[in-house]
Amino acid sequence: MTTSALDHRVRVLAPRGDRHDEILTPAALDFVGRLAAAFAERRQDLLKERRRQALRLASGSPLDFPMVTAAVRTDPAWRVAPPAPGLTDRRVEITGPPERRMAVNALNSGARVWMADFEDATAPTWDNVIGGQLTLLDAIERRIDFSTPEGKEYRLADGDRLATIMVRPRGWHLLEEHLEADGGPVPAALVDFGLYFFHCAQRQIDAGSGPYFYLPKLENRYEARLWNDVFLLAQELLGIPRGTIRATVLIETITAAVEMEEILYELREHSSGLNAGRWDYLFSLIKTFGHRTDFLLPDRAKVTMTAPFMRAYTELLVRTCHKRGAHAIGGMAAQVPARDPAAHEAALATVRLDKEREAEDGFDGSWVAHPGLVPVCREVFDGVLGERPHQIDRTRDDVAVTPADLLSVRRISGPPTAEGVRTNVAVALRYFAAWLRGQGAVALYGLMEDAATAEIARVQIWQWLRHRVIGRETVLRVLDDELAAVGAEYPWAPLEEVRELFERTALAGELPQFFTPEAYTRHLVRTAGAVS
Ligand SMILES: CC(=O)SCCNC(=O)CCNC(=O)[C@H](O)C(C)(C)COP(=O)(O)OP(=O)(O)OC[C@H]1O[C@@H](n2cnc3c(N)ncnc32)[C@H](O)[C@@H]1OP(=O)(O)O
Ligand SMILES: O=CC(=O)O
Ligand SMILES: [Mg+2]
Repeated sequence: MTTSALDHRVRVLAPRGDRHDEILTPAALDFVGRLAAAFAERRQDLLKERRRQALRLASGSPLDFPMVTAAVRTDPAWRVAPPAPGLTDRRVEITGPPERRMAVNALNSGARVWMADFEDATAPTWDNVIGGQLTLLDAIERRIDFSTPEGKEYRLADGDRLATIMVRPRGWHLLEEHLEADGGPVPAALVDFGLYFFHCAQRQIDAGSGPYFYLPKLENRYEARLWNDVFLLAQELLGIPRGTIRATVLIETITAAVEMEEILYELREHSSGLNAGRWDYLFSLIKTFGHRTDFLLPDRAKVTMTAPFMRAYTELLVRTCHKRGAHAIGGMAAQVPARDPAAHEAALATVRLDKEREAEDGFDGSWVAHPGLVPVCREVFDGVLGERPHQIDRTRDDVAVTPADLLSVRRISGPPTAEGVRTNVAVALRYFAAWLRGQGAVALYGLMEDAATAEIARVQIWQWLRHRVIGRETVLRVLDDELAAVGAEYPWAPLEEVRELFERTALAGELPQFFTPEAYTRHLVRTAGAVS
């Protein structure tokens, strides 16, 4: 790379942790600085556009497929890039934070892909961010094996049995405050993407794989275009051939759902399909239309993937992907294996049903949250795919989804139950406690909970309060009870901070767009002044 470390200086504002120097090299920081210099302003503009679009929708503008891009949708000629090495057969993908033990377990799990997650499953403490990069580097270098003090061994299997790595950087809404460029924090997406790409892209190519990504929480085609431009510059700066990167975009906002085809188009030379990120999608739907009484959703447990509006979303996703030669990847059933045998069987049965629906609807593979769920997902997709690596040739011309179908929530809308209110409060508080402690995914009451599901829990409380279907006193009483229970269960929990976070994100008059940005700045940032 022809670069001077002084050109795009990025300063580290955190004390150096163990082995951080291996990731935060001057050249890597310079690379991130170049990306930030090129794209930070565009990111700001796009965040402003998000706010404008939210206001337009809140004031009654209809949500529709964009008129101006009709030609993209009607042009039959274009296709996305062919699948890259390691990404042809994606029948089972396991997700999880890039933590060492999880990494070894995920890579060995028998899944085809491991989605190493800096977004929903990671609380972005500086140690998690840089530790996650070290985990990825060590896994790719095959120096990640370790033993626990109790003598349990973690060893990577042979290369051909390992899952392909895809990295999910944080979304555009977040900043990394431990790094400073041009006098301000660096967009977190560029930090996670940039550090991984800088250290691992060439290594992955040499190993017969490639630099592959999952892109979270996009709201429109312009954000996809921004990512595509990031990829072009990153490849150019490191001398990596154009079109080497592959990225699967999560369709997990209601505004992206009407631009699926445009998003594939913008990224077409780097695209590896779309994923149905159901939990953030539900969150986005409630957040966007939370002010409307006809969007009043009942208990989260009652909003399933067979609800007509959720089915419309997943069917449109399969149709769109296959029309353009792209993989359609299913989402996350939240059930995780349980110790109790009956609960365990029930969890497996629920996951099986979910995967069966996806495979029959045409998805080419799906996500699981736990190694114990890999076999059931594989069995279901084996049953539909057989020896074929995917079913992209199943074009689903029978699907015709309109924006009205995506918004047809009225058929299931209704008030919550007392149990639904309590569960949301209980989950949000326990998740916030874990997140503040640096853990971004937890199992609670038999379900995987992460940033996306916690967002649903708190935004539902906000929505129910806003429409007065529950009273403030009721919520405050449940809050007191559950906070006391959290204190008893987790003696380490910072109860004041947890309560404050809940009050700010679920009880405030104005709905914060995400709980993470402010909570991060208040609680996770540990800067010590410029140290490099
Ligand atoms: C909405 C979305 O975005 S979904 C995607 C983001 N969310 C995620 O990725 C969550 C992924 N899942 C997880 O993080 C975990 O499964 C949790 C936190 C839900 C539960 O984890 P645990 O409480 O450790 O589960 P459990 O005790 O059953 O784990 C058993 C073993 O499986 C391992 N394991 C569990 N989940 C995973 C995983 N996703 N990847 C790799 N290994 C895993 C554990 O490390 C443990 O290994 P060990 O026996 O070697 O110690
Ligand atoms: O990222 C996935 C989701 O469901 O949210
Ligand atoms: Mg998500």
